[in-house]
Amino acid sequence: MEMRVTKALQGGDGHLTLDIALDLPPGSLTVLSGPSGAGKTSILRMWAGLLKPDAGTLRVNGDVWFDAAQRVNLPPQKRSVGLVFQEYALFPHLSVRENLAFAAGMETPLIDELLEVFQLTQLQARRPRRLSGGQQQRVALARALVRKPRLLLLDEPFAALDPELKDDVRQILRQLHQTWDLTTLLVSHDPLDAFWLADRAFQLQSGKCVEVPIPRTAYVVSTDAARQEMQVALEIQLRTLPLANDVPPPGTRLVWNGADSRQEKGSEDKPRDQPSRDDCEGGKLSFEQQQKRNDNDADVQ
Ligand SMILES: Nc1ncnc2c1ncn2[C@@H]1O[C@H](COP(=O)(O)OP(=O)(O)OP(=O)(O)O)[C@@H](O)[C@H]1O
Repeated sequence: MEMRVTKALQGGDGHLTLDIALDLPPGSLTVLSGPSGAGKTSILRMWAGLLKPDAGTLRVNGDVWFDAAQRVNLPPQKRSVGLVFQEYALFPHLSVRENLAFAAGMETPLIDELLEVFQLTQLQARRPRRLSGGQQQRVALARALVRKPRLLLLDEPFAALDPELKDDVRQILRQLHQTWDLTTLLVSHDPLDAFWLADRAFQLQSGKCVEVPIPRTAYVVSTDAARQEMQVALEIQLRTLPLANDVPPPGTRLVWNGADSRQEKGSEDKPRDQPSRDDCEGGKLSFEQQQKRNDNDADVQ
């Protein structure tokens, strides 16, 4: 999937011209970040056919979706995309199931499969206003997938969710992405999205997409009991780190939360990358100390 387009936008600070060269390899998940107003949503809208580029081409698996010179501009309904906006945009007068059925154009077994995957089976008769933000978000994702799109476009889909829910929905998305062999473009400001999900990451800088490294190292800041029981044991906080960097800025402190009494019980059953309390001074472990421990910069799965 290949985008080579230009588009003049009217930004708050004057003109902004997007000059985009962005390839999305089949089966990949690409994260796009950038400052507010940089044009991220506009890029998604151009893929979806909701915003017409001024010039250039858009090709998907050999099909031309847009070609300014040839005057080709496929309408949104002829582009196989699933789109999830920040505000979900569910049909308020339709139930969860009806939202999916409307998007599918008919009843299909896939609706039940998606309701199951997104844990919505019990909620299928409800209207959106009787759902929590997290539930509405899962409906929006399920609805975007119900036609098995070639391209999934997600505009900050986790922004309104609390951290626990984010983890759940990321997990579902990651599984679906693999099992359905989706190609996804995800707009996000959250480095954790890139860390957990991305094959590639780009930043939108002065109208151009610039590839940036994906954070590959997790930095331990605290643990909690529930995660320990799940053998995950690490609470990872990258939110304060810029996406472009794969190491924290100098002076970053990594806080080891020894408050949970379970962590006082010696270190023999701790995961290998987890620091022991012996390593910590006053409950804190500096980045440099952590780096020495993780001499291979081991990825955290
Ligand atoms: N159809 C349009 N024609 C001209 N300018 C537009 C059009 N749509 C959006 N813009 C302007 O383009 C700029 C980029 O908007 P866009 O929503 O793509 O940014 P963004 O990076 O997604 O921002 P945010 O992170 O705040 O959502 C904005 O200043 C917006 O007003």
